Amino acid sequence: MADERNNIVLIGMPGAGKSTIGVLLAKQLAKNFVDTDVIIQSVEGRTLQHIVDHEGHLALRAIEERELTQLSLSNHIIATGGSAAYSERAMAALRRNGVIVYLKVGYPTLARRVTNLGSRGIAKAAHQTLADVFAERIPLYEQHADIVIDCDSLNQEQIVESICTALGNHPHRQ
Ligand SMILES: Nc1ncnc2c1ncn2[C@@H]1O[C@H](COP(=O)(O)OP(=O)(O)O)[C@@H](O)[C@H]1O
Ligand SMILES: O=C(O)C1=C[C@@H](OP(=O)(O)O)[C@@H](O)[C@H](O)C1
Ligand SMILES: [Mg+2]
Repeated sequence: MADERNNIVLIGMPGAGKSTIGVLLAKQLAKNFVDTDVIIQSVEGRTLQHIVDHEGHLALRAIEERELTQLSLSNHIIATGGSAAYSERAMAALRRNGVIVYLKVGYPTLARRVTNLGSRGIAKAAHQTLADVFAERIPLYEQHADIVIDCDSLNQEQIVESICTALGNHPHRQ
């Protein structure tokens, strides 16, 4: 049976480029775009960092899981937050109508980009470093990905092009 999933779901570490690439990809493919961080903040009426500070990182993950499993979207590019991959339920829901694309970026690049670890709203325990989070999550992103894009040496336009090429070779219908 043909694979007719028509959303494209971007996953990967904070700083990988999901939000930035997502909107460019939406323009390229004439699809809609949502950033699930923006949905969460809008529903909650507060920032992600506020949720982490007042209720803890596990509360943010629970809210994220709730919002991701409730999404009902068609023909969208969906930029997720870096912590989406912790939830099997959320990833299964996203996969129902979406091809999962992992924007893979190495640790040195991420360390250069993510300089505001304490204020960016990352869903991690207070003692965890970026390196700890990286080590914990890489297997999850690899596990959930339908397509992996190696982004390290590519600019944004090249990443969009690589995703489009990979989607063209993937057995789903856009
Ligand atoms: N291919 C790229 N090359 C260089 N910088 C990039 C690239 N993609 C994204 N960035 C930059 O990295 C930062 C994080 O991007 P963002 O889209 O917010 O990532 P995410 O949503 O995955 O956390 C932004 O400053 C963005 O401009
Ligand atoms: O990696 C994380 O734990 C998170 C990353 C953020 O999004 P980006 O991945 O877009 O930075 C945001 O979803 C949330 O604060 C949790
Ligand atoms: Mg983002």
